[in-house]
Amino acid sequence: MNVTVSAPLGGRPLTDRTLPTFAGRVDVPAYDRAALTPAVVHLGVGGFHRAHQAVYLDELARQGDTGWGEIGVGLCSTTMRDALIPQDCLYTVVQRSRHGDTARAVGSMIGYRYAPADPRAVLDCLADPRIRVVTLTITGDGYHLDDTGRLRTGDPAVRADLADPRHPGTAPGYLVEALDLRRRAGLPAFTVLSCDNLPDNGAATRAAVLDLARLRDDELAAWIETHASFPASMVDRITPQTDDQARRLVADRFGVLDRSPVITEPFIQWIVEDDFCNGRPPLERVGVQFVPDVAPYKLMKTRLLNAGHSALGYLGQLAGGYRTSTDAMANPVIADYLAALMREEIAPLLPPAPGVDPEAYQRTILERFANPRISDQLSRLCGRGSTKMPAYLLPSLISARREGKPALLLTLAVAGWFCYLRGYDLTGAPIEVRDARRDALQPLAVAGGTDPRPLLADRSLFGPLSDDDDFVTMLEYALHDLELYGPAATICDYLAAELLPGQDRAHTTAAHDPAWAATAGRDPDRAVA
Ligand SMILES: NC(=O)c1ccc[n+]([C@@H]2O[C@H](COP(=O)([O-])OP(=O)(O)OC[C@H]3O[C@@H](n4cnc5c(N)ncnc54)[C@H](O)[C@@H]3O)[C@@H](O)[C@H]2O)c1
Ligand SMILES: O=P(O)(O)OC[C@@H](O)[C@@H](O)[C@H](O)[C@H](O)CO
Repeated sequence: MNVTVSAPLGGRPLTDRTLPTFAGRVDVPAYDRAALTPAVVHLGVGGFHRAHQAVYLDELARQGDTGWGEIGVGLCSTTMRDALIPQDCLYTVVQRSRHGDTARAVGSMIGYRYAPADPRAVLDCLADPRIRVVTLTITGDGYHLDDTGRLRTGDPAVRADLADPRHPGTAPGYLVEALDLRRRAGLPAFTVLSCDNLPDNGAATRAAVLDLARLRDDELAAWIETHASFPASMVDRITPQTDDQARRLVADRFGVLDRSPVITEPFIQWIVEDDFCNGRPPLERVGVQFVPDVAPYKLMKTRLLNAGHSALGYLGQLAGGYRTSTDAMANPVIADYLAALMREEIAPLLPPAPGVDPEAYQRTILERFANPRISDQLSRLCGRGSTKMPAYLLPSLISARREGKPALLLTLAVAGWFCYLRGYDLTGAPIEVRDARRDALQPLAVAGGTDPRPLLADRSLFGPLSDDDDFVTMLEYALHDLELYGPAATICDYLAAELLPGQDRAHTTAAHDPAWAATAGRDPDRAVA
């Protein structure tokens, strides 16, 4: 993240000393930060953690509970260290809605450590008896799991952690070593609470930690299994990446010179499985929902919102070269596509989530995507597709195909992803492909062109879709249509085909092809020239 700006910003730096001077413009914490007890360690401090879990803890402290201060830890990048340490770990969260902006200074983070510089200090912190909960936002890539949900034992980072457990590099490496230190010291374990968007983040965290522990020592693994807990959680708050525009907004509007403010939306939700081994913050007082089973909520959120976001990212970037979700959603074709994608193809596959009205939930998602005050970067939504598509979107496609449905709109989203992976858009303009597997996937996407087979051959990504001939044909048509007719016309046509099943698409080659029509369950004789 680049923190330089072209012109000097107004305002004054945010620190403990200057904090009271912002009162009136910014909602500042009135509690004594020095009195907060460190009880939570967070691994992977990024924008989302600071807009979500840290805000809940800040709210708890504002209500008088000073028992849940947190220590932030960075495992990969120095950006947060460089931003937060000079600010005494304070930062600004700006909530933007159609009705205006409000700013809040968050005080719940009372320390920050950059792990690669001093792994021992991080391990000591995790082994501190006052620490009772470790939360994570390390992205799906940080778990080092394969497509079957097991630790990738051949992964060089995992091997390095096994070779030198006292100097870990990965999140599972830190957790296992810290839990071993606690076991040896006769201390209770801690709860590991994943706040990443993985489909079953509790099970994923448990698998990553226990698989690594078993490779080290069966007794340690058994102790962790008995004493630690790994609750699942569903987290939700759209939080764009911090950029220079955000820094300028906070300086100009609120007079705060903040190296890394966070811009976010008013919506916030956290649903947590109530399974804590060493006490927990009373977060129900500040709006967190504790439930016995998070799965239906999680499924609903990842399949509708996150898959919708991926589709919006890929097709929005292709159609008209939009850069933000707001701009893309202002195009009615894209907004209608997303509404139909959720309503017609994804929602019917989902089990009910207790207390949730599915239609209202989808409506809210569409409104949130279109929030004109949040310029969420499509590049953020498109990134890490090889982790996100198999987690968010492809499961719906697999279920739909199992039920014999053509799932045209889901297929179109996959075609958008394939185009993105090529590294250039339909006009030939370059696209920066952000994906840990870019070097492997990009050549396959380029070599394939409108033939999806080279990419589809990767069964670790596509599972049964790789062998689904009808799906392969549909995807090939979708890639072809995007190139020949352009994204907007293709989206319109596919929407018409989905919403008006008796009416064939107006002008795609696919509509004239009997094989396509048979695959899509439509009558080739009705194709319109
Ligand atoms: N931004 C949102 O709208 C939002 C909302 C809900 C959930 N989330 C989830 O929160 C997580 C973080 O997202 P963010 O928006 O804060 O992104 P971010 O880029 O601001 O932060 C990501 C953090 O994860 C760390 N990280 C990245 N790869 C890692 C790895 N392999 N091992 C350890 N740490 C790693 C980074 O250093 C950084 O601290 C993601 O899993 C995301 O799905 C984000
Ligand atoms: O965070 P990712 O990259 O897995 O997914 C991108 C977005 O869909 C996601 O960050 C949402 O904004 C978020 O899940 C909303 O709560």
